[in-house]
Amino acid sequence: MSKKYILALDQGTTSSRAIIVDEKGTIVGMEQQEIQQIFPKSGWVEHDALEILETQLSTLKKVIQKATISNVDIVGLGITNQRETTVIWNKNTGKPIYNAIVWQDKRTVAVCETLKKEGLEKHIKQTTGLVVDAYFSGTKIHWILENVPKARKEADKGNLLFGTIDSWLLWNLTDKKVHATDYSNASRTMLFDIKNLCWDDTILAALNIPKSILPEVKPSSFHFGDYVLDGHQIPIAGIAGDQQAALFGQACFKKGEAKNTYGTGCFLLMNTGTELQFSKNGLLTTIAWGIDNKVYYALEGSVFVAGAAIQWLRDGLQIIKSAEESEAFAKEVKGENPVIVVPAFAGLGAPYWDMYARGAIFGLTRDTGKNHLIKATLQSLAYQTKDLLVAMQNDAETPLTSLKVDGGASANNLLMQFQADMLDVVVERPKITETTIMGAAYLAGICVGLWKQEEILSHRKIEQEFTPKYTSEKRERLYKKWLKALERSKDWID
Ligand SMILES: Nc1ncnc2c1ncn2[C@@H]1O[C@H](COP(=O)(O)OP(=O)(O)O)[C@@H](O)[C@H]1O
Ligand SMILES: O=P(O)(O)OC[C@H](O)CO
Repeated sequence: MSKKYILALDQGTTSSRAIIVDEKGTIVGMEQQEIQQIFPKSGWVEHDALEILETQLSTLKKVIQKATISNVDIVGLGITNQRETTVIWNKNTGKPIYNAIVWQDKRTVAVCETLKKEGLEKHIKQTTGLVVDAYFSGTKIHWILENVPKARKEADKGNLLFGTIDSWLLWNLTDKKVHATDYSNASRTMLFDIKNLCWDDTILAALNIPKSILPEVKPSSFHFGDYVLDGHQIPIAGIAGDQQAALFGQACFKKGEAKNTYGTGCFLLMNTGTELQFSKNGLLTTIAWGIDNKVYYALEGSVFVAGAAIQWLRDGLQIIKSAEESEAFAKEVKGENPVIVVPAFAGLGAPYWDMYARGAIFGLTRDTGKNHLIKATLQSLAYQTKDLLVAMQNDAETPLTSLKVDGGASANNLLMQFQADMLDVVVERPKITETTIMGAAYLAGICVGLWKQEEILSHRKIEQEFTPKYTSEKRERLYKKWLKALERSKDWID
């Protein structure tokens, strides 16, 4: 009997990836292609939606070719994606009418202020679980419709479609042009009622967004449509936003289980079960996934700049040649680091939500060198995560005893040890840190009957545990310094 495989795609902020997973949950092939970052103005971040599609299709084809498997053995396809990033395209031509506006883009700050002035903050929080911020798709859609020539007219004629990256890929991959998304992605638009599972008319009216452009919303483990490859139909059977997919991939199936992903940004998510729970401490409430006719929720802390700060050391300051190198330089600083870097390059996300904060460096003296700066930048990832965990512990009923980690920067041992020291919890790094794309593979595999959800727990293996070593006096002293620095970076630009 021939083997069965799942194909999964991860369209991330910096790259498009594709993997093939076998029945045992082993990755047997992986392809990755970087995508171009476009910065047309200060605070603006865009991607070319056609490049996203091309790189994703090319990784998909290459991974199948290299794994030397037959298309007919691929029984399902899962998609995960950078969330909130907004594409609007013309359904007749299939062409985007503007570049994709990326989640990090801050051009819609003024629209957010208007929503607040109109008194919509409370309604938005209670309906969507989110805070009013330029981060989410809603104000980005509004911007495109208001600013791209003829966009409003075309939308009124019913010619335009909106999608987060999953919907853009799904529409293009399916012959029947399926226009849909899943609950986890919809919950990041700031337009979706996460309790009643429908688009919210009040917010749509406030942002002047016609319902006709929005996708249908489905569970995350669901047969969305088929991708036809050389005559063979592959069911697209799983879709989830990347952070929720990572929560699934880390098998955080029980209430109270949490993971932190160290990628471009940093995203701490805790499964809160099937009951809606709102944060009193600046975290977001979001949909984790929809499966088996149930919707699961999560509390989320989102930090905008994490691994991106390491990229800044590499590409901006050019004081390291690769992200990996940061560890060796940081190790050269013996003892406590007097320098603190607050990488609020795009304002501050959770739990502060300050769109006006900007990056800052503190504690410089005549003998400060590049190693101090590198170590401080790495440490800023751990401090920002501590801010999230403090907020989450204050919201949650049960304290967290361990943290599951993944994402590019989780490979950094110095950072992981400092993280355990600062949090005073054990940090658990799994063998497979590709949990995001595995989450998408699992959602698809479960839908097509290849796996049962419980089986996934046995796929997960720990590679290394980092145990806290600091005294509480040291931990508190360092954290206090961080909070002092943070305060001074807030409310910086006008
Ligand atoms: N060894 C490392 N130490 C610190 N940061 C790292 C290391 N390896 C990768 N990174 C950072 O991790 C990020 C890439 O992680 P990844 O999970 O691929 O991100 P994304 O999914 O957001 O594209 C980059 O921003 C990079 O700077
Ligand atoms: O593509 P990533 O991994 O940086 O994730 C981006 C997040 O989904 C933004 O909310």
